[in-house]
Amino acid sequence: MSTTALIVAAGKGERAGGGLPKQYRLLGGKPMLRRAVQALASHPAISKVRVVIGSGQQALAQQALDGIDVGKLVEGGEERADSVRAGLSAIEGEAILVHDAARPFCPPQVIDRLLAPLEFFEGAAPVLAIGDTLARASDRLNEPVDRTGMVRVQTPQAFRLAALRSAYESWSGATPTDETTVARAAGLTVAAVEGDPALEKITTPRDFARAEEWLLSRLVPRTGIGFDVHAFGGEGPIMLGGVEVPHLRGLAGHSDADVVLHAITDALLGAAGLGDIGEHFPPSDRRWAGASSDLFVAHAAALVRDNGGIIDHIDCTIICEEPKVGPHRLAMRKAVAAALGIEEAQISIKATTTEGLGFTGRHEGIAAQAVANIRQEVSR
Ligand SMILES: Nc1ccn([C@@H]2O[C@H](COP(=O)(O)OP(=O)(O)OP(=O)(O)O)[C@@H](O)[C@H]2O)c(=O)n1
Ligand SMILES: C[C@](O)(CO)[C@H](O)COP(=O)(O)O
Repeated sequence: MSTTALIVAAGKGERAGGGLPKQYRLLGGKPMLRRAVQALASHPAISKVRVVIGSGQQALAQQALDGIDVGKLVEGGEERADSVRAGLSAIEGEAILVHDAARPFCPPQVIDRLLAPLEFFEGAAPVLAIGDTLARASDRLNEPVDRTGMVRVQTPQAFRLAALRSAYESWSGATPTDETTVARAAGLTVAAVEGDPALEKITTPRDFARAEEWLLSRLVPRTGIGFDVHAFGGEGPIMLGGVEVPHLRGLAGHSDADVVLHAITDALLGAAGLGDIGEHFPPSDRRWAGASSDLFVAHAAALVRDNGGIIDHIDCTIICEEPKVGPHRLAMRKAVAAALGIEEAQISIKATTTEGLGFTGRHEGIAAQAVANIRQEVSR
């Protein structure tokens, strides 16, 4: 069954405060909307993701979704149900998962649980049992509500697309709060599958704080190493750690031949398990001839963050007899920190000679070794 995910992100996020509509605010360094989309897009059963946004949110959405294919953004409406309706008329497929952008952490197992019943049911929704006493209240507590058989209904909610569309067409009640309400009113059968606490909706500032804490608790330390060598060739100056260092001889090779940035790029990619510099920036690709290596290291840092990572520390050793590195160390720390978007205190640059031994000892080139320590979300 071809399944499209429809993410509704056209709300104003008034209860969350914070200026920006909450779906565009960062959670663990990544916009909440991007997290919600990636969680669904990465599931093998989902072939397409479409996103419904609020009027005037085009630029924010494009920025948050940079590099992710979500087709044309759909404009939503005043209420959540209006946004869902707008989305329903813009998508195709046999099955649909309607999901709140405000629920950024969807475990893949929930999607498995939702799609399985669609063979027999017209819809399925994730639910959680209620563990607290329920009561009516104004400024004081009124009568308790029997919680037997009561559940909290989360999203994503899965439906056969044609069935949900016709349910919305026949809906004549007040604004529904979710799709199961519309589906049930149209007589559709909706399976209740086990939800997940990770799917809790982010509604208030406190929810943001809790989500940040939860993300931090899921980070595990990872280490990557990088090594690079470039031979002397041609005339100087040379680029080392993003700094132009005056030298009679230049360095030959890939891009601007900055061994320091190349080693750091590889260390970051290694820590995140994302291949190496040659894979991302092949030397055979003429676009990188003479390119500034800032580009590579910044790309690696962006990939680490996009995979839910935080860069903790970089340590790099430059191995050469010439030029003298000492006078440029601080400038290199500053340049590397700026390229990675972290503090200078998180960068260490050291240098050593090989006491005249080997190719560096023979003044044939420069080598650099780097170690990157990051913390990354466990599920990746
Ligand atoms: N007109 C609307 C209202 C809400 N939503 C989306 O529906 C989801 C659940 O809504 P809610 O948490 O209530 O978000 P907001 O409406 O943005 O929040 P608030 O009520 O605090 O303004 C969110 O992903 C929200 O962006 C939508 O697409 N269109
Ligand atoms: C769709 C929903 O998230 C299911 O629990 C919920 O009904 C949305 O309610 P809201 O008032 O629009 O936040």
